[in-house]
Amino acid sequence: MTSSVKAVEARGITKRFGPTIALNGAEISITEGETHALIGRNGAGKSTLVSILTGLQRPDEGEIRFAGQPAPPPADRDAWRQRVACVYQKSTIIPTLTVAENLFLNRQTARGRINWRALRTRARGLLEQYGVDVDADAMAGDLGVEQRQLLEIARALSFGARFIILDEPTAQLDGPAIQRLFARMRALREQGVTMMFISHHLDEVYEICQSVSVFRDARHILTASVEDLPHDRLVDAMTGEATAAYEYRTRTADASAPVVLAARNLGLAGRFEGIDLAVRSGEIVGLAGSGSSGKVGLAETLVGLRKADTGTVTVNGTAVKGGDVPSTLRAGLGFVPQDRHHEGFVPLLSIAENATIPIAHKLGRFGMISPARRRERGDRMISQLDIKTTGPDQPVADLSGGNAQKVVLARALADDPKALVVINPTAGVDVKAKHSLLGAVEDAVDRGAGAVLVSDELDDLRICDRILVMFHGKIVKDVPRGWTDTELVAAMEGIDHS
Ligand SMILES: Nc1ncnc2c1ncn2[C@@H]1O[C@H](COP(=O)(O)OP(=O)(O)OP(=O)(O)O)[C@@H](O)[C@H]1O
Repeated sequence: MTSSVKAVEARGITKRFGPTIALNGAEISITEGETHALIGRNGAGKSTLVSILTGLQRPDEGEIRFAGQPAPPPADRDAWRQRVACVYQKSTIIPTLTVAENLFLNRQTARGRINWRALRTRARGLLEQYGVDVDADAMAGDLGVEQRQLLEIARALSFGARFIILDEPTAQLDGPAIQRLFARMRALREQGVTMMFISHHLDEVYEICQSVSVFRDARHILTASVEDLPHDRLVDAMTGEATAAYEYRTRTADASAPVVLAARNLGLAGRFEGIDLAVRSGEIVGLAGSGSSGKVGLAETLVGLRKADTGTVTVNGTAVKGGDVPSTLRAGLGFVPQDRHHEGFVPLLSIAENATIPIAHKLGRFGMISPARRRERGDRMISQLDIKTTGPDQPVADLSGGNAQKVVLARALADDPKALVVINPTAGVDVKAKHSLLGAVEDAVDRGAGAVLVSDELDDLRICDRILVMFHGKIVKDVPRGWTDTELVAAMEGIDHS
C-alpha cells in the first residue's frame, strides 16, 4: 500500500508572529497512503503548520510540495482544496445551512444559478459514496460532533483531496465514537488516502498511525515509524526531558465537611432527571458516562449555563437562580466550560485581564484594577500553569489552543472558589500540561474547595475521590477510589449497574 511518493513535503518552514517564532525551519514529509501523527507540546507550532499546509497562511520562508509538485499560488483556493483539506476541532460547517448546502459551499459552479434540487441529489450521492449516514436536508447545526466531522471528511474528499489533516479530531469524542472514527480512517487509508493526525493522546498515535513526527519549540525534532519508537522516547522527544507520570494525591474524606455544591431532584427534559448530589469541601467528585449520558448537560446546569426544568442547585449554602451564571459565580463557584471558544475567555483581552476578571474587586479599590497587580497575578498564573507566551499582556487569541485552555482554568481558580466545576479540563493539552492542570485542581481542593470533574479521560478521573457514573440521564453508580479501567468503562457503557 505505501509507496515512496511523498503526499506532502515541507522543508525549511519558518513563520513569525511579531516577536514569536511559531515555526523555525520546520519540516515534515509524509509518504502517500500513510497515516502520520504530528505531535508536540502546546505551542510547539502544530496549528501553524496546518494553516501553512492548507494554504491559509504563507510561511516567511520554506517550500511545500504535494505529490512532488510545488504548492499552488496562495490565491488559488480551489487548487489548494483539491490537494489538501483539514478537519478542525472548531467546525468550519455553517450551522444555519443544511448538510447539502454545506457540502457545496465554496464550490465553483460551471455556469449561472445554483440548482439546489440537483445539488441535494448530488449531496445524497456523495454522502452515500462516503458512507456518511446523515440526512442531506438536515440543518448542519443539529449534527453532533461525530457526524459533523464525517461531513467535513466527505466534503474534503469530494473536492478531490487525497491528503486530509485531522486536527485533534478525538478531543471531543467519547470512546465508542473514537473507535468509529478510527474504523473510518482505516477504510480511507485502504483507499489510498494520506492523513496527518494531530492528537495529544499518544495511545491513539500508536493505534492508528504508521509514522510520527515530533515538533518542539517551533522545530522538527524527529520522524520515525511508530513501531520503532517506544512510548517514553516519544514523550521525551516532545518535552525535551524525562517526564515522570502524574502523582495522584490521597485525601481522607471528611464526612463532616460542609457541602459546597448540591443538587436536589435536578432534571432537564431529554437530558437527565432526578439528580441528587452533594459535594463536600475537600473532595473531588467525578462525573463519568458516554456522550449521551447527560454528564455535560448536568454540569452545565450546575453552573447555570442551562436552566433546569425541575429541582434546585445550592452553591456554598446559597440556592442559586437557575440558568444564571452570574448568580452561581457570586455564590462562590468557578467553572471551566466545555466550549471554551464561546464561553471560556474573551479572545482580545490579555492573559492577565482574562485570568483576573473574577477578582477585579480584589485587585484594586472601587473596581479599579492596578495594572501592576494584574500583571503580577498574570505572571504568577503563567508560571503556575506553565503557559507558553510572550508575557501577561499577550492577547489570549494569539495563544495556542492548549495554552488558551490553561487561561480558562486560571480564570476559574482566580477567585479561590468554594465550588469548582470543570468539564474536560485536559482536552487539547499536552502530557506535561495535563499534570499542571490536574495539579491546579487538586491544589484548589486542598485549599478547601469542593470540585466536580467531568471528563472522558480515565486518567483525569483518577484524581477523584469518587465517581458518579451516569447512564441515559441518571446516576447509576457511585464508585469509590480504587476502580479499574474495565470496571469503570463497564459501568459507563451500562453493562454493570450492580
Ligand atoms: N496569530 C498569532 N499571533 C501571535 N502568535 C501566534 C499566532 N498564532 C500562533 N502564535 C504563536 O505561535 C506559537 C505556536 O502556536 P501553535 O498554535 O501553532 O501551537 P500548537 O502546537 O498548535 O499548540 P496546541 O497543542 O496548544 O494547539 C505559539 O507560541 C503561539 O502563541
